[in-house]
Amino acid sequence: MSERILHNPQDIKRMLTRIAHEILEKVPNLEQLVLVGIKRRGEFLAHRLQDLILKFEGVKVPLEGLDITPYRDDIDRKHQEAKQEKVFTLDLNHKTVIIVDDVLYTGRTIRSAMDAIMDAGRPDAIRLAVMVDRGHRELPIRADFVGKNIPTSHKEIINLHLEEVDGEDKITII
Ligand SMILES: O=P(O)(O)OC[C@H]1O[C@H](OP(=O)(O)OP(=O)(O)O)[C@H](O)[C@@H]1O
Ligand SMILES: O=c1cc[nH]c(=O)[nH]1
Repeated sequence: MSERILHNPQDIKRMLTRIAHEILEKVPNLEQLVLVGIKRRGEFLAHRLQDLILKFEGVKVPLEGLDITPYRDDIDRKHQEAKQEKVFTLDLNHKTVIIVDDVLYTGRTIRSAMDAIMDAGRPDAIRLAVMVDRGHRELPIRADFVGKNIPTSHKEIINLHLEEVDGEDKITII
């Protein structure tokens, strides 16, 4: 199967810039804001949003990377026991937590992330920012901030490549 490029580095930069502005519009009190990036690429995207917010507002908002593995719904109990370990060092109580991820598909990753966040505290609100929403949700989850809606078939795969991980920025479909 061949891989086709849908978006280039410039597109990705524009999407992130727009999302950063939208976040600032929706959450004007930056003391309230916490970014949680889903490892791995979501964490790098969250760092880019953090840099943009710093550039626009002069405030470095707190950020934490989250590995959702112990919270997945398709792993056995032995792995689930890892849940007992503290996953967040930041205080999430009374914050507006923005989960950041690359692709939103079934919604199961985000369900796991919300479980991890709720285990760690009681935020005032949890919001979701994704670069690509490709549809096919299996849970009642939607994104508040979306880079691009890309309608797909079940058979297709969307990949967000990032310079930090993959050497270049691009969004592809296979
Ligand atoms: O909405 P969902 O159906 O949960 O799919 C979205 C998730 O799938 C991908 O992660 P994946 O588990 O493929 O791991 P990867 O990021 O290491 O590729 C992607 O990074 C999202 O986190
Ligand atoms: O197409 C998909 C589905 C889930 N996660 C991805 O990164 N791409």
